[in-house]
Amino acid sequence: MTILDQIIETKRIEIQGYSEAAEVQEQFPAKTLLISHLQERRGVVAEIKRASPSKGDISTDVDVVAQAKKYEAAGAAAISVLTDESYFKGSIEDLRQVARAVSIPVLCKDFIVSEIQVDRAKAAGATIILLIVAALEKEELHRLFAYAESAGLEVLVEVHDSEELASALELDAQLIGINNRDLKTFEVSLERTAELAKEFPGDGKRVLISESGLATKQDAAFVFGHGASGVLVGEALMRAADPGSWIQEATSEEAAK
Ligand SMILES: O=P(O)(O)OC[C@@H](O)[C@@H](O)c1c[nH]c2ccccc12
Repeated sequence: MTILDQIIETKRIEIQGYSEAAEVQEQFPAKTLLISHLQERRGVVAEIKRASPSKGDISTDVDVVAQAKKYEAAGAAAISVLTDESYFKGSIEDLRQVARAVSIPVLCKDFIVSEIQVDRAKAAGATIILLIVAALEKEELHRLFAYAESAGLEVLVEVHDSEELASALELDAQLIGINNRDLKTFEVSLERTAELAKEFPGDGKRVLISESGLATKQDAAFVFGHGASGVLVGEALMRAADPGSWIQEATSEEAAK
């Protein structure tokens, strides 16, 4: 059984304990749209990641609000918050705290397999959810995508190979993430982005976000040079002494050359 299968199995059990979202929804500060930012200029989706199955503990006692504010002040395009508890030591509370503190888009980074998770993400202030093609049956993917869109959320559809990319295009997804990390083996290669970007329609309607394993600003420059409009960065920002300057430098005009 792969780690992804294992995570999904845990998740399906976990969500049985979730209760319906409260009737009265909390009002969060208004958020911008990630698609609009990335259609205009390159951007960093900066992640709050306490730990991961591949790296173990990264920054378990991070002050999530302070970290999110640093990301926002540096011009991040959005903030991704890992909410999975069992494997990433995150929580829906982390997401809620961040959503209360910023006005850039907030991504609920989790393994979504059910509508109840979409409701819960929205109730905690997320404006974007992640759907991982490799984790879902085709019917589930279509159903959850339509459900999230009708709830007014943006959807980042994550792919890892050509077949999955074709599924994302069939959905007409606007935000498509190419995960450089194989969730089955943990292997990371930025060539994934370079290769799959060739099959990405440059129609201006959709944007490509290169995810995972971007350790340096040069790595970001590499994937931007191969057609990515955005990068999703977790570990490097969590470990950076100054995450703000990492973001600024990675998206500066200079880095484009
Ligand atoms: O820490 P990194 O290597 O910069 O990766 C960030 C992000 O891409 C990664 O956390 C991620 C990408 N897709 C996911 C799906 C589920 C959980 C986590 C992820």
